[in-house]
Amino acid sequence: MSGTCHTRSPAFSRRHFSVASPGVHLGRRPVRRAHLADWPLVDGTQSKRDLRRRVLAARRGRSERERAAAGAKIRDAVLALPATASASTVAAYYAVGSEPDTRLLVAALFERGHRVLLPVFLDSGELDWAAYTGPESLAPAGRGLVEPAGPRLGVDAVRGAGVLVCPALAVDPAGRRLGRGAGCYDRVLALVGAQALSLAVVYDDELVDAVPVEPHDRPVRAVVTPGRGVVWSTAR
Ligand SMILES: Nc1nc2c(c(=O)[nH]1)N(C=O)[C@@H](CNc1ccc(C(=O)N[C@@H](CCC(=O)O)C(=O)O)cc1)CN2
Ligand SMILES: Nc1ncnc2c1ncn2[C@@H]1O[C@H](COP(=O)(O)OP(=O)(O)OP(=O)(O)O)[C@@H](O)[C@H]1O
Repeated sequence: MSGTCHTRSPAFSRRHFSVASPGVHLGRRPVRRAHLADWPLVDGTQSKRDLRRRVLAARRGRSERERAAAGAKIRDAVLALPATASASTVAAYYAVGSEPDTRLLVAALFERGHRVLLPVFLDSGELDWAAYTGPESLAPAGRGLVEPAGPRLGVDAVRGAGVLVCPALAVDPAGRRLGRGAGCYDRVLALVGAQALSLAVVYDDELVDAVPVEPHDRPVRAVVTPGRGVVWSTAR
């Protein structure tokens, strides 16, 4: 977990990724929109900032239909995990904009009886936590976020979660994740340690060969993508 260069894992070579290369046709339909894979393969020398920009640009090209379909797949994959079934508390996030959709997952977890914690972004860069208790427990917050409006449970409340569902812009096979750049989830992952099953949710083509890392970065134990379901970290 130090340095910025990583060799590629043969087990996760590009042919395993359900992405289209430039000029490649999926079935009989030409691939039209700009895609993450239209750029050179991501490697460890690329800066986090460049990678964030590329991922966000690709996300802007995704349709509502793709997002809705992804949300259902993500929900099903996380709900089917034995670790989720046995977790009384699950910490998740409430997706906004073009993020891989976790809204169906949040609702389904709550309906199945789990205690669901969602983050509240603090100016310090830390995350506080509050419970999701149905759609009426949410309110628009700053920075385009939707957050739980109920009682704040404190930064440490996440330590009680058996499963931690993290947002990410990119993840690699060893679980190294790129976030929005505030370090929020590096802090949370450091706080929860190995006691929670940490999952990063990304679109299929955001599971890349290598994510640039810095010493403070904390890996996740698995990745969830709409097309591949749960992919366990090679470093687990
Ligand atoms: N849905 C969701 N909730 C989440 C996160 C997330 O990634 N997704 N977070 C993950 O850490 C935390 C919030 N982290 C954030 C980190 C940085 C910025 C930020 O810099 N916002 C820019 C605007 C960028 C934009 O519009 O995309 C700003 O405020 O200027 C916002 C939230 C907690 N809640
Ligand atoms: N455990 C920590 N305690 C305090 N600050 C931290 C910690 N981890 C990371 N940071 C700070 O957060 C900054 C941003 O980190 P980084 O760019 O890796 O964020 P990220 O992983 O992309 O975002 P996030 O974790 O919010 O999803 C770092 O420069 C660092 O100063």
